Amino acid sequence: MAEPKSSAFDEEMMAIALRMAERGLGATMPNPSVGAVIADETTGEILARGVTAPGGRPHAETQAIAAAGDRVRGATIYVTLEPCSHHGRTGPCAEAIVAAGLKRAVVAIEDPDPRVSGRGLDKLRDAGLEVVRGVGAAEARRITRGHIVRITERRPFTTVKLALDGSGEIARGNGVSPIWVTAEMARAHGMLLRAHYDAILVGSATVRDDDPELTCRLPGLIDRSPARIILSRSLDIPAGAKLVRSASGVPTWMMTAPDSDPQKREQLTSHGVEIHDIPIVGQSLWLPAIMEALVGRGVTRLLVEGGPRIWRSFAEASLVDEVILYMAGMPGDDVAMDAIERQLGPVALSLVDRRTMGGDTMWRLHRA
Ligand SMILES: NC(=O)C1=CN([C@@H]2O[C@H](COP(=O)(O)OP(=O)(O)OC[C@H]3O[C@@H](n4cnc5c(N)ncnc54)[C@H](OP(=O)(O)O)[C@@H]3O)[C@@H](O)[C@H]2O)C=CC1
Ligand SMILES: Nc1c(N[C@@H]2O[C@H](COP(=O)(O)O)[C@@H](O)[C@H]2O)[nH]c(=O)[nH]c1=O
Ligand SMILES: [Zn+2]
Repeated sequence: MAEPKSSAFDEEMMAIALRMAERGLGATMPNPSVGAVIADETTGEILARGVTAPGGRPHAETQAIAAAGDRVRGATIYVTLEPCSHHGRTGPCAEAIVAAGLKRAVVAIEDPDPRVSGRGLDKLRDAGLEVVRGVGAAEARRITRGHIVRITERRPFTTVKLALDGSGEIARGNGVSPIWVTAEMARAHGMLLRAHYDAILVGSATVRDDDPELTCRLPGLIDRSPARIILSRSLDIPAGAKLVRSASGVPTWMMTAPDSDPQKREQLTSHGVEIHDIPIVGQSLWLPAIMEALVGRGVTRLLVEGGPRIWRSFAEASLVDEVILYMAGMPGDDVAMDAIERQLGPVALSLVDRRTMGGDTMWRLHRA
């Protein structure tokens, strides 16, 4: 049977659901951020909206249904990801949609989670709803990428962020703080970026040189700070490092060798740092094991802030999905691409965005 058609109104409603899902990125791990809109197609009225709650529950659909009240009967629901069909901590959304009396469901993409994977749509069709798939699919795939790669590749979606001076180099931190190469606007943008990730990762040398906080210190966004991950075989990290001292407030995970100093481990644990043992392969902590540990903790989106040794390791392991480069001044694209290649080594990337930020420039590139 041919699939029912979508309309321009469907596209418009799905665009709203997608924007809502995007705003929730970084707040819903281990779940994807999903947006839902319930609308009356005959009047063109939006009856309710919902987005996955912080922490991943309740789901978008059940919240939208509750908010729509009695008018939900006979209406259409727009969802960025196939409604779930499995019994988790709450009942399946597909059943809630049927029970609420919705007549039509427009869904952007199917959920690759093997517990769902088409069964949510089947439940809706079996109950007599008209189901339309594929509206806004490309954008939904982009927004849901973290969930998709976590399920299908057992790793988080990974963005490498670099801040370089006008000649494409880093400035090494002085042991107390970073040396800023970009100005206020680009730095604020970089901090906002953190809010959309579940976790942020740095190497031990960055902790020693920069003593970073790695939080989202923008007005109203401190609670959106991601978990912080440090890679250090030997735990050669100053006991007074800000990341360690603040570990009871913001989750902080140390990836280290199984035989690292027991006393140092004890000290870190007493501050609230969570220790993960990672095998050593070729002198370094083995990135696939780190990916597995992150997947186990529910991480769907990872921001790799550095430094250069870490960037290069991720590139060599083909773990870079996206690069965000901030560079001082307004150099051309060719200068930016050369700088990325010098820092990361050869990576196949395609340019998706370039923006001027005050006196600096930002580029966004995706895995080609
Ligand atoms: N401009 C920018 O965007 C940024 C600049 N920086 C700057 O970069 C400098 C630090 O960079 P860099 O010296 O390259 O060091 P990194 O910060 O990249 O840390 C590298 C260290 O991490 C540990 N490590 C463990 N496993 C791995 C692995 N699989 N791959 C790579 N490293 C691993 C190793 O130390 P161990 O022996 O402990 O395991 C290694 O020496 C700082 O001075 C900082 O100021 C930092 C971040 C961003
Ligand atoms: N130097 C540099 C950046 N450096 C990054 O910021 C980290 C410090 O973060 P925080 O302690 O939270 O302020 C530092 O360790 C490194 O990852 N970022 C930028 O946008 N522009 C810059 O010029
Ligand atoms: Zn659900």
